[in-house]
Amino acid sequence: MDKRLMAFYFQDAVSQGLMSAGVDVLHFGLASTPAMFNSTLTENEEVRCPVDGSIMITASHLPYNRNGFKFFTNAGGLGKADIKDILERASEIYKKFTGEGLQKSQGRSASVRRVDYMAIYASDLVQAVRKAAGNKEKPLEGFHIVVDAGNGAGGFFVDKVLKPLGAVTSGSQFLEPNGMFPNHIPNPEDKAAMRAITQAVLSNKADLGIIFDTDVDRSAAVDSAGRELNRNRLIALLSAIILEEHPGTTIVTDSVTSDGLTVFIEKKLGGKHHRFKRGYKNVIDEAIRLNSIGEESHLAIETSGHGALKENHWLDDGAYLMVKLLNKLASARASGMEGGSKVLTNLVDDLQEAAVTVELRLKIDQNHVDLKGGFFREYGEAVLKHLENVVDSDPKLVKAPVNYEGIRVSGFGGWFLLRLSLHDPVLPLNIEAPSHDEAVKLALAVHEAVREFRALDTSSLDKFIHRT
Ligand SMILES: O=P(O)(O)OC[C@H]1O[C@H](O)[C@H](O)[C@@H](O)[C@@H]1O
Repeated sequence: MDKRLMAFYFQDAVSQGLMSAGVDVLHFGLASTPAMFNSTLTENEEVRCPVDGSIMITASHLPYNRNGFKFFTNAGGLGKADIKDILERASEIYKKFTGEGLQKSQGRSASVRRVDYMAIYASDLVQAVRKAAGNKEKPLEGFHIVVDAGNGAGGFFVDKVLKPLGAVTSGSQFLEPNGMFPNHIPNPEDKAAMRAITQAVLSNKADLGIIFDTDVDRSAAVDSAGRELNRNRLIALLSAIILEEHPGTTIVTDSVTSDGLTVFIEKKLGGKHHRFKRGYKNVIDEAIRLNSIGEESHLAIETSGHGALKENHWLDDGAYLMVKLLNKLASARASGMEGGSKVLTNLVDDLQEAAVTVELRLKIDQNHVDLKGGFFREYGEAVLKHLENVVDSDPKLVKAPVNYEGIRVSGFGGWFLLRLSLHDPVLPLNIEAPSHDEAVKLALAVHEAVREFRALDTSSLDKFIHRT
């Protein structure tokens, strides 16, 4: 679990439920989501691993007053259909629940035991870096690396990973778990969070900064010059590393990645960019599917900072992504190269980046009369269909020939993507363009097409268009 306010309460409730069904329970305490999944794979009899299943209690980067569960078996995280099934069963059990039943179930014999699993998981990460550096004990000696855990579960990375590898970690911040997240939202997609780690790198004159989200399945980095290595840049960097190891492999990404990234992966690195859908589970499942039909893929990664590698059992693991960067630093040092994180920055030098990059999130008012009592998804689909028709009749706009989500369009030297959010009643709009004027032209095209949909709040779009 992470350190949200209700975490212990949920841990107790879940443990009671499991034990009453005769299931033995291990408590890992404060842990990361990837470590929970990892425990379904680790062979270690002493701590009764691999476990049959694991549950992470977290609401990830969402606000402090939310919480939730992520379920894992050795086949990966449970998806929508399984979760629905669990909820239906839970509701059936709840309906039949009686005090007498509770007493009976409490009599069943099952155990609960506290295990420091994070120590096991972290030592695997340490071993991975040592191995990549030719079995050197302290391959990061001489590097100054600062970590920002945003008061989530990622603080272990300093004491249990970086220090044993020899790195100096002074200036690391917000390592203390605090369920109120008092410093910034723990999320590498959050601008304030990225500013905080950038500042920490610059003021400590560190070689590298690392930032995690609350439960450490998302991550990003900052180089010694304060350049953010997140979003498309992080994908480009990991693609460069993975394509050195596996020439020609397919990199699966989410839908909001840039055109520049495709050019970088395909023309510069000689790989294949498969731009799929948003959602880490979607990209991971797609990479697994490609492998199963004979198309080799070693990396599935999102602009959100979620990423999984074939070599790491397709575990969605922000800490492991950072291990890949550390390996690169360590092996460069071992081969006599100086220059700190420059070895990483140099890898993405040729990535073309748009001058203007925006994401606007257009809300659908679920109570608006235009929805006629229907679902926001249907309404959102209708908006997208209409936009598609408008684009088809506009010679200045070209629909992406291959696209798996929403409407992606090129024009005015840039592109836009309008799609339905995975979870919220929102249509996120991403625009990238060579200048503000061109970005506005793309925004206007969208505005023109969607303005008759009165349940759609276009105020952020208006604001963007009328900003001078
Ligand atoms: O569709 P959106 O609202 O942008 O949210 C999409 C995001 O949802 C969750 O946070 C998932 O963990 C991410 O993998 C995904 O990228």
